[in-house]
Amino acid sequence: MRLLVVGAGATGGYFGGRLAEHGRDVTFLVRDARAAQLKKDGLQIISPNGDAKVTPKVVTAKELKEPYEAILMTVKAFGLEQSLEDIAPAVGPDTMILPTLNGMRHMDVIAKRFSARNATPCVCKVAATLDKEGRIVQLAKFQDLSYGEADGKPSPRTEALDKFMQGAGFDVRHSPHIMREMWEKWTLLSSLGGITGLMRGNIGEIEAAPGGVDFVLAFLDEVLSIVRKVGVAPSEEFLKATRATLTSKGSPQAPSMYRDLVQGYRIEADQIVGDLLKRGQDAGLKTPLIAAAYTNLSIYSARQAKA
Ligand SMILES: NC(=O)C1=CN([C@@H]2O[C@H](COP(=O)(O)OP(=O)(O)OC[C@H]3O[C@@H](n4cnc5c(N)ncnc54)[C@H](OP(=O)(O)O)[C@@H]3O)[C@@H](O)[C@H]2O)C=CC1
Ligand SMILES: CC(C)(CO)C(=O)C(=O)O
Repeated sequence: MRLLVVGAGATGGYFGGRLAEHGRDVTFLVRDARAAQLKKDGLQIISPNGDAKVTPKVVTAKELKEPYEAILMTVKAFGLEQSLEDIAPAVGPDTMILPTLNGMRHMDVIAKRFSARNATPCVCKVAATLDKEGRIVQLAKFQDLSYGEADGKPSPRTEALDKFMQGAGFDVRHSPHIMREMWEKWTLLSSLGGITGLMRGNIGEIEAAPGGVDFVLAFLDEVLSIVRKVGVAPSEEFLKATRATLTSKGSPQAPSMYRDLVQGYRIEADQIVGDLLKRGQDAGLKTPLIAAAYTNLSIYSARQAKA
């Protein structure tokens, strides 16, 4: 199997880098500046699970000629449309496009540009960022990719993918419940993103503030009201773990969207919070806390676009 990793940023660089480190056939599709940097310095991972440095295979869009079996799509939501145009020569009828993106909208965008068969469900859990030297810095030990066919049944192509992913230095799961897991991930992420974005603090800081825990649990209830109505209901096990994560004393946890916001970067508020809010509104639900978070994040985004 040959894997094309689109983008060598935090998630693409981390998982693609680990796969390359373990001898898998991985090629990174990058733009000119990142291509030059990778050729000069290699791809470097700084991680509590062990540092790594690889010299990856790199291509730019004009060099793509033929389909890959699998594509790990790791651009931010606002780079998705352009990157789908770029990868067109690399997409055949059976190519699995596995997104690390948060939210759900990208699945429709991929299906519309190519086909629903190409849009292969994937859930990515890692906390990573790029430093000033372009190195991938993993911020916590967890590192998990799950994938599967949307109907939950293993197929020859997902079996082959699983064989390719196993044993490459991170946790993987060929999941029979991948659609539920995608909705669970969005439940967690939209809550984390909305809560930390609106309150401008990490989970521990919000938990310690007066009214913090009540706010967090009320926000999560709004998210769940939408997910249960328009998506796939989460498992009880997930809910228990999520309530604990979101209210954990002293926890430094914050999502990648909050890290981007604090650093003044563009954020995925539309994909992570706005899209969920809209799906709820379309279903007749009122979710004032999510609406307030989206308004707040949209003000940041408008300022950021002008800057
Ligand atoms: N970071 C994290 O911890 C996690 C992030 N996620 C999600 O994963 C997704 C990706 O996030 P993340 O990896 O952090 O993002 P990054 O910004 O770190 O990386 C995205 C990379 O995509 C590249 N890129 C954009 N457009 C193209 C293109 N057309 N061709 C080639 N490369 C392109 C950018 O390269 P360039 O240098 O050229 O701009 C950039 O390096 C997001 O949806 C995020 O929410 C999910 C779980 C954890
Ligand atoms: C769930 C979490 C927080 C880690 O994977 C994430 O997806 C993010 O930071 O974007």
